[in-house]
Amino acid sequence: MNVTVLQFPGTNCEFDTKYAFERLGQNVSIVWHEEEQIPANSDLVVVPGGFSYGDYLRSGAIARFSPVMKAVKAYADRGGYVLGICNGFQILLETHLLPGAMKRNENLHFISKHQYLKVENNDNHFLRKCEVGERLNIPIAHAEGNYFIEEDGLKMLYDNGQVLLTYCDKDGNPDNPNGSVDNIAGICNKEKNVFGLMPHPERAMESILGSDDGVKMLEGFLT
Ligand SMILES: NC(=O)CC[C@H](N)C(=O)O
Repeated sequence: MNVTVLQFPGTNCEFDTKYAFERLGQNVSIVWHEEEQIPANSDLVVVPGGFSYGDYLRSGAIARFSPVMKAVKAYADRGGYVLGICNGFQILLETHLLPGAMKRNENLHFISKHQYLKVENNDNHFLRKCEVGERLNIPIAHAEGNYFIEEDGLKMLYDNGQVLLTYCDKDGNPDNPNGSVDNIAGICNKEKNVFGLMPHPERAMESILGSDDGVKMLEGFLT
């Protein structure tokens, strides 16, 4: 599988993401945001985490205008798989490839810690290796992770099975580190080929580093 990882000024998770997919035996290329094309053989485009354009205005608000995002939009419109992790999720929201918006964390602090997530839906390419109700231990690290969507949009997310991951505690009870609507940590688009989540599966690839629960998440994309 050929994985394309984007890189913007301020991205800082591109090499972790590359490492994670290479560990799973995949070919990875990093593509600078000024490129107008993505490699024609891409099987998955990952918009990685970081602080694109220093998070000025709003996280992802400037990166959405990078030339490469036009190519990503065209690729997604053709049904290509796209995964946005943390700042990547923020960029996909700003690009309107995913519905909703991100606000500052409710406590206005940057939060960096391990967080349990509950799998809400595995009827999609991303989480197909996980069980519904399964708990995953995945790090979070963000200041703008307070996911918001208005009531009608939220209903549509549920109706279409687009709510993929919610925050929970170690016993599986609802948790909410950042104020997100309905504890939402990850969603997909209606067509189920564009995915976004605030937690970092690429930082949970080895149990010696705290968790390897990210492996089965990223493995969902393997063909
Ligand atoms: N880890 C990241 O991708 C950081 C996300 C984002 N820039 C924030 O702080 O909200």
